[in-house]
Amino acid sequence: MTSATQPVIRIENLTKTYASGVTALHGVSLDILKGEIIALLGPNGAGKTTLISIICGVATASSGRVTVKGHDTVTDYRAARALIGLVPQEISLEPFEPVINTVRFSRGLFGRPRDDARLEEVLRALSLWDKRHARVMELSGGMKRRVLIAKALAHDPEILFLDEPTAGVDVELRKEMWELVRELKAQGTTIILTTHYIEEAEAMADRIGVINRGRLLVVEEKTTLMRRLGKKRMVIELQEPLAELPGALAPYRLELSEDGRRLTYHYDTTATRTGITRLLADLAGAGLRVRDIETAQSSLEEIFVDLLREEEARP
Ligand SMILES: Nc1ncnc2c1ncn2[C@@H]1O[C@H](COP(=O)(O)OP(=O)(O)OP(=O)(O)O)[C@@H](O)[C@H]1O
Repeated sequence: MTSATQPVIRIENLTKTYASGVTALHGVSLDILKGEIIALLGPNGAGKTTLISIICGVATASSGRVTVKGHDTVTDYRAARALIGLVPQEISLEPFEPVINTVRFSRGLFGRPRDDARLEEVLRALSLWDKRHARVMELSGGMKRRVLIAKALAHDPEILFLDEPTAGVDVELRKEMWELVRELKAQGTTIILTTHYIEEAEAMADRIGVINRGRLLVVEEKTTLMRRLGKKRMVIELQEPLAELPGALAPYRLELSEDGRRLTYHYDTTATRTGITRLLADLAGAGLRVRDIETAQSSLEEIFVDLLREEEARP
């Protein structure tokens, strides 16, 4: 195995049941490769934060194991944690501290020697250098987020976790964050981020993992998954209700609504042929008259549902 494909993090069969009885993770296994950006995509409550928290040693697993460059996150916690920077979802900062102190303190927490030149580099990269003497409470929300990133990077981790890095952040700052993440990747940092936004995963990730209800449904190269996300549906409203689908239309796998007035056709926007032209011709051929046509991108939710169905249908 070359170093480019070696897993830096190995997650094996991780399960988490909280004291409340909620099972947030059901046997999650995943290898994270050196230098990649992997996005964990999933709806609220899917288990993303729980997964990150366990890898970073903030929460404990009920069963399973995580190693970071071979260091077990429980039995060899300090060595594993030293390799990781974590940017949490919640902004949790000391309001009265000047920016530079809070970042310096984070480095010290990991037992790294004081290095003001490195600190300056990190703060400059995050456009925080001018604000280094400002107290955290005086900063805007976007600036506070950058301080969180600076703190996570202060001990020069090889791996960076970003939990919903751009939730509630304006478009401009979101783009800046993406740029920053790309630069970190270029420097060799492995990056794991969670997000609700397909756009964010699309802009940044090499691979995408989809999590739903504590299960990792799929992990794929972005381009492969995006092909799936590229699915669209076309809803055809008919002039007259239809009792059942004519046999000639069977190949299109149309869904007929209960009232018989709407047909739904799913197609792949990235395919060379969508089949729409032929479908419309065949509808006319079958004597069906169309009142209206509407197309829509399948939503993330629908994709999750599709993935779940596939999962359940698997032997
Ligand atoms: N400390 C906790 N105690 C009990 N249940 C918890 C705790 N933290 C999370 N959960 C539950 O575990 C499940 C997974 O939550 P988690 O925060 O990991 O999801 P998430 O994918 O990060 O969601 P979001 O996108 O909303 O942050 C949810 O049902 C949540 O209510």
